[in-house]
Amino acid sequence: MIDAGHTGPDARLAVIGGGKIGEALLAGLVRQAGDGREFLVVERSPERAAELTARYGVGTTDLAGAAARARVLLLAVKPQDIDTLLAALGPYVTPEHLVVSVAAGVPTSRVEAALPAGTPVVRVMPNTPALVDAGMSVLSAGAHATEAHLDEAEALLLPVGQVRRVPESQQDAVTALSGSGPAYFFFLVEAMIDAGILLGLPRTVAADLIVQTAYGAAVMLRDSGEHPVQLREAVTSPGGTTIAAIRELERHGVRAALIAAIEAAHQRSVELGRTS
Ligand SMILES: NC(=O)C1=CN([C@@H]2O[C@H](COP(=O)(O)OP(=O)(O)OC[C@H]3O[C@@H](n4cnc5c(N)ncnc54)[C@H](O)[C@@H]3O)[C@@H](O)[C@H]2O)C=CC1
Ligand SMILES: O=C(O)[C@@H]1CCC=N1
Repeated sequence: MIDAGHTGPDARLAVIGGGKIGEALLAGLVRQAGDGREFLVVERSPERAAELTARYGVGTTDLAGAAARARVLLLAVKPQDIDTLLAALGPYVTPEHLVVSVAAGVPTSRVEAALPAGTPVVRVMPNTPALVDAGMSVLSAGAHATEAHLDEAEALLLPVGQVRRVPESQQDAVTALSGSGPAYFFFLVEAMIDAGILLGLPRTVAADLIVQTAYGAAVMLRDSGEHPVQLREAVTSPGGTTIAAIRELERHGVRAALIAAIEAAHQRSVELGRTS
C-alpha cells in the first residue's frame, strides 16, 4: 500500500522506524483496531516496509506522507539515528502534530529543538511485551505537551498494556528497568533451561517447565498482593531444595550482578541522550 497523495489526516498514527519495537507496537495496535489501514509506517528499508505491510496490512509512506496523513507521529528509530531523522522530518511537522518518541535516552528537549517552535513532544519508554498486549509504557511530557497530549498518548498505548506517567528525569531509570527488562527475564529463562539440559531433561520439556513457572510466578507477583520476599519464602522449605539453590545464587553474587547490570543500562541510557 503506497501513499497516493492524500490530503488531510486520515491515519490514526504513523510509526517512523519499523524495527523491533515499531513492529511490537504496530502489531498490538493493529490487532486491537482490527484494521491495519488505520496505521502508516515509514521505513528506511523498503524490504522491511513490504514485510510489515504483508504482515499487518499497514500503509507505507515517506516522511512527507506521514506528516500529511497522520497527526500523531511515533518515532521509533535508534537514538543514534534520531538527529538525522529529525532533520529530515522537521520541515513537514507543525505544532498541530503530536510527536511521540520512544528513543532510549533522548530527551524531549533534543527532539523539540529540531522541530517547529511549540510542537508537542511526548517521550515514551515502551517494551516488547506490547506484542502480546502485556506491555509497560511509561510517558513523560515535553515542554509543549499538555495533559490532553499525555491523555492522547496514553489512549494510544493502553490497548497494548499498562501505562504510567513519570517526570522525565526518571526516564533513564525506567529504560533500565522496564524498557530493557524483558531481556533480563529472557536471559534468566535461557539459563534455567540450560540447567534442565544439564540435568538430562529434553529441551522441550525443560522449556515448558520453565516458561510455565515464569508465567505462574509473574501472575502471583501481579495478583497476590504479597511482597516478592514472602512469595519466595513460601517456596523455601527448611532444609530443602530451594534454600540450597538460593545459597548458590547469593554465593555467585546474582543479586549484586542484577543491580550492577541495571545500573549499567541506566548509564548507557544517559550516554545515548547526549548529542553525538
Ligand atoms: N527494542 C526494544 O525493546 C525497545 C526499543 N526502544 C527504542 O526504540 C528505538 C528502536 O529500537 P529497535 O526497534 O530495537 O531498533 P531497530 O534497529 O530494530 O529498528 C529501527 C528501525 O528504524 C529504521 N530507520 C532508521 N532510520 C530511519 C529513518 N530515517 N526513516 C525510517 N526508518 C528508519 C531502521 O531501518 C530500522 O528498521 C530505539 O530508539 C530504542 O531505544 C524503546 C523501548 C524498547
Ligand atoms: O536496548 C536498547 O537500547 C533498547 C531500549 C530499551 C530496550 N531496548
